[in-house]
Amino acid sequence: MSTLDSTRELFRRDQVWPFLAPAQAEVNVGNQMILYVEDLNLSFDGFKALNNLNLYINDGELRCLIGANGAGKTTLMDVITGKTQCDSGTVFFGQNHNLLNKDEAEIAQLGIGRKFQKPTVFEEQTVFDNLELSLKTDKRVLPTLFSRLTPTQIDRIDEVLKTIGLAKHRFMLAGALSHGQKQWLEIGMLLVAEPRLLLIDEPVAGMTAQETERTAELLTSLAGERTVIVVEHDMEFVRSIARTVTVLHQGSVLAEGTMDQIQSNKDVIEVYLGEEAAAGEQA
Ligand SMILES: Nc1ncnc2c1ncn2[C@@H]1O[C@H](COP(=O)(O)OP(=O)(O)OP(=O)(O)O)[C@@H](O)[C@H]1O
Repeated sequence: MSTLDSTRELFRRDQVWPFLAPAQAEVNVGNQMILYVEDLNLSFDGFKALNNLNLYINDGELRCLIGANGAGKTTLMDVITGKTQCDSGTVFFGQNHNLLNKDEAEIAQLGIGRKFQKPTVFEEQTVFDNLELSLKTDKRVLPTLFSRLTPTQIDRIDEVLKTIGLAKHRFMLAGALSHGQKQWLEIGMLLVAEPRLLLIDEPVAGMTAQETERTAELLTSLAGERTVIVVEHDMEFVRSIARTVTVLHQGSVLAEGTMDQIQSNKDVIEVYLGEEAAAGEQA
């Protein structure tokens, strides 16, 4: 065995020094709830982007968040993931993690993964390499330099490749994938880190009908073991995946329920018809 290989063996932390492997955070979901958002407020120059917002998400749920442009969906995701600080309120991950006193990296480390609308895969790398790069690893210089994938990590990547339907494309450059496949790869890049909660922003924008259908299957399959929150404007897609839909309006929850309940809700109809009328007047 070469010196480099022996040094690599030494740095295979999960086998040699298990205590150095990043600990999986305990999330207390004793009462079935994984995310609590209470009385959340955030103003930008006096404009209330979040206005006494309350949201409760059950562990393993697939929740869809809808709302017109400017309703506060992205701002809410930004606060949950530590990208933006709120003015007041409470955000807890399980009963034991106060997210408001954590930064973005700490929140990600707790097991909250976020996917933005635009795919940001490494186009010059293969599908497999993209997943490898996203594995939860020690970022210190020496372990990174000498680390090599362990059999467990390779199995994990293989499992994710199957889940996202890209097993046959593992050696393909990510840049050569279709738009939909890139979106799935990026979801896979979150999955290798084994998140408890996934926040996914407009996953089907720009997808073909077939890709949209496949994405619906993928997201549905991810829920249960994990919790998934999807922000989406495509109502047909929302109907195809959602059990519970939350409608945001002017920084607050306007309505919550099944898609049928939402579509027959008077307040929702008023807001959406109002938007349509305003758009019609502008046209
Ligand atoms: N950094 C900021 N500075 C000033 N205003 C902001 C900032 N971020 C968001 N806003 C405002 O807060 C409101 C909520 O925006 P947000 O992006 O959360 O809405 P959204 O529901 O995600 O809309 P969309 O569906 O268009 O993405 C909007 O009126 C937006 O202009």
